[in-house]
Amino acid sequence: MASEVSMKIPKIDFSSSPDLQPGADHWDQLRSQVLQALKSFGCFEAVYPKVSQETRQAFFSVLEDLFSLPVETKLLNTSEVPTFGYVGQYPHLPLYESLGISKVSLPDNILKFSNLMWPHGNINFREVVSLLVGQISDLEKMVRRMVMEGLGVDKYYESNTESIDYLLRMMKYKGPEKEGVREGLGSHTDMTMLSILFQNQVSGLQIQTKDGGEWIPVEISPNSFTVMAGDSFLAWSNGRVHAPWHRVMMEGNEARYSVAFFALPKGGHLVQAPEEMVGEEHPLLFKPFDVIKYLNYISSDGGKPGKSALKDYCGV
Ligand SMILES: O=C(O)CCC(=O)C(=O)O
Ligand SMILES: [Fe+2]
Repeated sequence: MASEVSMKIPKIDFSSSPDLQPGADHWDQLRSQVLQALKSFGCFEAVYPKVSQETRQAFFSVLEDLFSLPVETKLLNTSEVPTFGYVGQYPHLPLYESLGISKVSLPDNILKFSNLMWPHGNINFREVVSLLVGQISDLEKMVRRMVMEGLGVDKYYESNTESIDYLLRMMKYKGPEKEGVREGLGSHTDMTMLSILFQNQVSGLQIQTKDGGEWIPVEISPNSFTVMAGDSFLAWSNGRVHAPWHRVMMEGNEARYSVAFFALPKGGHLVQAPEEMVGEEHPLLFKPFDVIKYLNYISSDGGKPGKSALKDYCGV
């Protein structure tokens, strides 16, 4: 029977030191919390007020405008990987729509996207996205550096950073407007090193425990982000970091807007566990793989990634 008190994902507070540098007072303490959380849950709630409430609100209000655009306009947003562009109007996912901006750290790509969506561009959109991308990528870098340090392989941090592109995915889930709970997005793991997520006031994200026994609803505070590890970090750490299964379940009438900031290895780069991560007690789990090739393989297969898709693709 499910327990009465529902479980929570770990909560880690970065508010006293949002610009924390290695070696600073709180660094080591937070580093061990981060590593522990990503090993046992694959995710945690990060209290990170460096991104202000005003910025978040400005972003969610511009997202309402964005998703109100005609479908023909949203379809103009195409991409190298089909699911990085516009996704929506799927009969099996009737509540879900998303729009992505690849390599979002390049201001030119935000500009191109905003010119594609709005005939006269949208300076407000561009400003708020650039601000968010800067602030959230600081959090992503800090967390990834802490994990690598905690594993004793931070000498790879800089080169790993160079091998990553950031993808911004903006999502809208319609309320089902029917009795009961409906699937907004099916269960999956992310292909990222790390994913950083946040939402408007409507929740719906659920994370499965590592033993597969329970779905934990993610109820995070308005200053928080959900930080989650993906399959690339799992493979890179040779299984030390857990990449959790997660899904979105929707209820009621209200639409849910959410944002995912994905740290994703670049196309052409092979994700590979460093030699220090492999040994007698830790035999190599995955052969080196190119994430973009893998994602294209999954999309061309037309199916959803199965429980062992990455293992089938490049498992040792
Ligand atoms: O909407 C959310 O909170 C989660 C979205 C998600 O899991 C994804 O885009 O990979
Ligand atoms: Fe996801």
